[in-house]
Amino acid sequence: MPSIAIHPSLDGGFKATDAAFSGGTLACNCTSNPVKVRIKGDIAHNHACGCTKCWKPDGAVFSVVAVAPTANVEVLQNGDKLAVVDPGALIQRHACKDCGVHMYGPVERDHAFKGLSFLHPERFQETGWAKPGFAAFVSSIIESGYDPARMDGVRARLRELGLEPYDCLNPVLMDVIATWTAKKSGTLKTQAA
Ligand SMILES: N[C@@H](CCC(=O)N[C@@H](CSCO)C(=O)NCC(=O)O)C(=O)O
Ligand SMILES: [Zn+2]
Ligand SMILES: [Zn+2]
Repeated sequence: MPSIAIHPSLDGGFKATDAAFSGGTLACNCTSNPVKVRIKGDIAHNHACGCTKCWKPDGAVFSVVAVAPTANVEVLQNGDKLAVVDPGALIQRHACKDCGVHMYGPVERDHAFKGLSFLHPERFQETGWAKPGFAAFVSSIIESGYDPARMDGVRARLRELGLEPYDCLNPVLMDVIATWTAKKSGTLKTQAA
């Protein structure tokens, strides 16, 4: 039986990670006048995401999405083709108006992720970026039409790929958000030891 499709960069075996990867250039799918965005330095928290808001290539059930400091993001070419998908969202996803690929999504609101931009490393023209480390918002694939009866199989396949499935973010990022919230409210007064 063929295994459940997750994402093209994962289904057929992940291309080798290069520990020295230090960024590169993201390109959209347009054959003419592609949008190009430079990411200076490495990415972090790469993960598969099942939410309805992240960009996925054709046929993919999950996106692959990571973050980089917004200060390291520079639009190099054809930035006039970019538009914000949902101005009300936390992540201001800048998509190419012609091909639909999301190029970068800064968090500008007062939030634990402020100063970070979400991006899709599969759009790097370079190889070597880190493999996704977990799967987030797994149950959300149902919101895109995935058969709820097949979720056990999806979670089993994610584990087989080394991607622990979570229905929100992973514990590391959930703790980052909760710590930020506790500090903001004054509940947490000092840096936890
Ligand atoms: N069930 C919803 C979940 C959408 C959601 O909250 N997505 C997360 C993860 S995106 C990358 O990890 C999020 O942080 N969203 C903020 C935003 O989109 O601005 C659904 O599937 O739509
Ligand atoms: Zn494009
Ligand atoms: Zn998402």
